[in-house]
Amino acid sequence: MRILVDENIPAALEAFSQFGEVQRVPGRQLGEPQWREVLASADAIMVRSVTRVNRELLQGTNIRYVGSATIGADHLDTTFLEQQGIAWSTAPGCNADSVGDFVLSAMAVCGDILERLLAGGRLGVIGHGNVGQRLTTRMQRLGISCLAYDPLIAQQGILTSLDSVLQSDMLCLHAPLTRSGNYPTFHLLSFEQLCRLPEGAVLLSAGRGEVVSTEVLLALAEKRPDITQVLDVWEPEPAIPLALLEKVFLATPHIAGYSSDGKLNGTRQIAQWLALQLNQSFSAATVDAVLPPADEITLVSEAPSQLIREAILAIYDVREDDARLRQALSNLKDDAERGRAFDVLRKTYPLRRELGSSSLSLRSEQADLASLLNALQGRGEK
Ligand SMILES: NC(=O)C1=CN([C@@H]2O[C@H](COP(=O)(O)OP(=O)(O)OC[C@H]3O[C@@H](n4cnc5c(N)ncnc54)[C@H](O)[C@@H]3O)[C@@H](O)[C@H]2O)C=CC1
Ligand SMILES: O=C(O)C(=O)[C@H](O)COP(=O)(O)O
Repeated sequence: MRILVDENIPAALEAFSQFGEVQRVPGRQLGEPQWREVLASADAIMVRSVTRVNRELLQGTNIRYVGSATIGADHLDTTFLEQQGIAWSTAPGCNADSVGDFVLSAMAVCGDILERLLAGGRLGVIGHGNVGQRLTTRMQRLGISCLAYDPLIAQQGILTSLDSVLQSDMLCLHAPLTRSGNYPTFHLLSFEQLCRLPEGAVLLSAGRGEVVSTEVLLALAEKRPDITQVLDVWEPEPAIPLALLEKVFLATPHIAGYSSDGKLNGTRQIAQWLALQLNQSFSAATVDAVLPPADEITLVSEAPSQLIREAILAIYDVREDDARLRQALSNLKDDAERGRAFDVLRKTYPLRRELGSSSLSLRSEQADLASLLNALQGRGEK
């Protein structure tokens, strides 16, 4: 069996050579003519979000299995795949906690939003799937009040209307990109809706860029400069709009889900899925061995908000990703060059362990701080 694997999928050889011959391929370029022959010789293809898997890509090939080491599925034409009897899978939830860490890190550096939330402010989430739910569970355990909008889930608990969620001090977008059905998310939020955010709110977008148009975000920056914008996803990618980059407080190259743990979860999940399809066994041990041990860190803060800030920034400081993106794109006026620079940052992304798998300890064993740390790391009582 011949398996093509995107070069940004870690531990590809360890995972997929258990099933056959593996060839690494550049996901963004796979639709180009020079890859036709390679595609024609393949039985399976393991992609990430940058490869559009549709009729154009697969025609004339014998590919029977399509795995995507991502949560999102908007790059897969699943209707076409199912019509053709091609088995497919994504990796649900694989990097959901990584996105949660991204949100926490942004919370730690966007002015006093962390203190505002801890003092009775509200976190709002649009899209309450794996990312949204794990995030609100962690935040509620920190004592932060949360509301979520997700029209595809029965309204109970913290689920509410879109209008109510728009009253949040920090609004996080974690909806998938959909263009059909009763609740499509393409350009879901209008300028008028976002203008309802409270004074000094934070708007964070880490689902898909197309959920809010660039035009709306630019108009919002103009009309409501008090709103802090944090963008990990863009419309379009990879040649992101410079005019918007200049307006946002934190700008990152679609890496919210790029923890090493999250990426390896993705590899493991699609390898396990392929094994099931082929009726073979799969050993995850070789994949797990790729991850180096987390650093051991002792935290010294004694106040809750300081401890939260210290813990997350010791593990992941989103400002470093923001600085790398601005530096890489500075002076690049050409779209193609900007797109390449964006992709290089993603391809060369540094090792980043998740808060939940990090080895954090407290200098003083105060019970309230210990339970706060457990909550931050998503450990202990739910
Ligand atoms: N920035 C990044 O690096 C990453 C981005 N993502 C994106 O985040 C999205 C969400 O991830 P998960 O929560 O794990 O996916 P999920 O599939 O577990 O949950 C998505 C949720 O969004 C809800 N939803 C659908 N249409 C909606 C609408 N119109 N309004 C509000 N909610 C709606 C669904 O009902 C579902 O509960 C992914 O589809 C992906 O596009 C995921 C991982 C990393
Ligand atoms: O999992 C998802 O969905 C994501 O958005 C990915 O983390 C994005 O990474 P790439 O697939 O574009 O490398």
